[in-house]
Amino acid sequence: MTETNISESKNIAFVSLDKPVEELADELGRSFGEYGFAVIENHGIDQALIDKAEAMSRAFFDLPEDVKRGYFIDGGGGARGYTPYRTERAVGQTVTDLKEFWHVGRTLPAGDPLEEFMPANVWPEELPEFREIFETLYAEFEKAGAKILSAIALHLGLEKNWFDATVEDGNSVMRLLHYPPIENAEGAVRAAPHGDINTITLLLGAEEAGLELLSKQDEWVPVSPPPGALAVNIGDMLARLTNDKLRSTIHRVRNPEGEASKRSRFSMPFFLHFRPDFVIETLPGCVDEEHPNKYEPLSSHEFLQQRLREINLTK
Ligand SMILES: O=C(O)CCC(=O)C(=O)O
Ligand SMILES: [Fe+2]
Repeated sequence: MTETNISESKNIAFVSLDKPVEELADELGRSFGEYGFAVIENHGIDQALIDKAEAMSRAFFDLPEDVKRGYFIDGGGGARGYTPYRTERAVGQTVTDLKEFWHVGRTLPAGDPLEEFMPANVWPEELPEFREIFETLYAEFEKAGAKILSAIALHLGLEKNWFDATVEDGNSVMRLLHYPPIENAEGAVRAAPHGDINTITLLLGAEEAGLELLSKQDEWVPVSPPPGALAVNIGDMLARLTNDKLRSTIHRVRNPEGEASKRSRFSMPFFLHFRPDFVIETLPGCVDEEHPNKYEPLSSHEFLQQRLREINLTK
């Protein structure tokens, strides 16, 4: 693998989501096919809300260690609440990542049959506004995600609203991430190379340098959205559905050097998921002689369980 190649990052799509999706579909599709990533601005998520969410995330991670650990759910697979520093380990890695995080899931009405797949949220009682801010942001991420998926649908030759039913009441998770200043890394990195498990990921906060994708040419390419823009990438579930026509690209967060290593980095990915009972079955339009079908049908829930076992979050 060679080191970063800045010129190549110019080919990652940079689009404005306030345009009609028909105009975005092929540019996004090209970028997702080649890089698995795109940068999206004017995504409709209010900057004032993003600012509040970022402030709230900082306030949470500033709480004393024992208070944060009080929100760790033992045996909960990291699905909700707090996951301590150095818990998650990427597939195939021997060391854990230099990060701590908090997960917010879908708030379901009491008695909803999907409760079996989606544990209830927990909320930090020290921060009374936390719940409202993140429930609002969750809904806004879903709206932006739906629009991106409709562009993807058009690119794949599907009806514009094809994905709507597949993600309705999906098991999506918003992750508040904190990478503390670097101390005693000893071979560990902020986020070791990995592919995301879900359908698509919408990431806020990547303007603080460090996120890199692994290109088809095996080069690490920085993904550098401007402040407030989203870095969006394809996850394994959508790659599987499309027989890898859309790439779930390996990416990482590298450790900073110099002054930046003394600073925390914060980011907020929204892992948009299919419904747990959606069966991921290769789209016929993504199979031909050159691209024989690689995948068996599998429910999104079963796929998720397999992958969580691999990353040390569930047994
Ligand atoms: O923090 C970032 O920029 C990326 C995080 C990431 O890739 C992940 O949590 O899956
Ligand atoms: Fe990721």
